[in-house]
Amino acid sequence: SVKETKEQYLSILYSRFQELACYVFECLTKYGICAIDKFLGEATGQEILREVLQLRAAGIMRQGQLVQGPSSSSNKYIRGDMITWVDGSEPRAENIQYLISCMDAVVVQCASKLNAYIINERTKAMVACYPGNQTKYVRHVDNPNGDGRCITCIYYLNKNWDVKQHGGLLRIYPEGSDQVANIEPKFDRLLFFWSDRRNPHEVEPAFMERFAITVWYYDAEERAEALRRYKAESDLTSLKKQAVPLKKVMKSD
Ligand SMILES: O=C(O)CCC(=O)Nc1cc2ccccc2cn1
Ligand SMILES: [Mn+2]
Repeated sequence: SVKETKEQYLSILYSRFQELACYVFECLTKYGICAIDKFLGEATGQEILREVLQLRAAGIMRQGQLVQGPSSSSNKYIRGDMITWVDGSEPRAENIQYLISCMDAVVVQCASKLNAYIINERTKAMVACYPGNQTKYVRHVDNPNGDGRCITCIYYLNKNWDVKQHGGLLRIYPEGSDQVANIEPKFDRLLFFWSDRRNPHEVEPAFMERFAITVWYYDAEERAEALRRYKAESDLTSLKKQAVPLKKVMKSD
């Protein structure tokens, strides 16, 4: 049946990313941040980029963060990042769906070692494009108030990116450390970091189009608590409302 092939497909991905998940677990536990280069390889990365460009050509990307224009100019807004949410089931998004399944395969196996968290849900994938007109992303924490998100997972799609010319550096300021992590948004690079206050971060102004696909993984306990807390208020933002259950796959022994 389709379900069985889906299970087989996922268990193949699990075994493929088992070793990588161990490394990600070690790195996340030690630094709270982990970057993996050449995650899917040139060809697949290229296919994913092609699908992202198609999404943008289809005009379904909406402005994400509105940023105030320079004080001198009229109060025109410079578009921040343009975003759209995909769950991979959209037509002609097979490779984005494959990317999400690979992220899941790594995170779920990582999570089984992170006994502090039980990760059984995630957001859809947020496809973001910075237009490259000096737009940046001001310093922030992804999950400052316990909305349930515990791991931020970002896949970058920028070929031949040169920070000196193109800017767009992601800077993470790990809490309690004077070290800053400078992450270049390189093609086929996968980045993990704790979503909470441990990792305030910002994106420096970008002078070239800058693409990234982000998924946030929920910790079951924190998310359930957040839903209880927000139940009364109807201020559930779209992010909090949408959650995708992660497929349980038998351990590939
Ligand atoms: O592109 C990067 O290197 C990271 C950019 C970034 O932090 N994006 C971002 C985007 C967000 C969109 C909605 C809600 C919270 C959000 C938090 N962070
Ligand atoms: Mn962020």
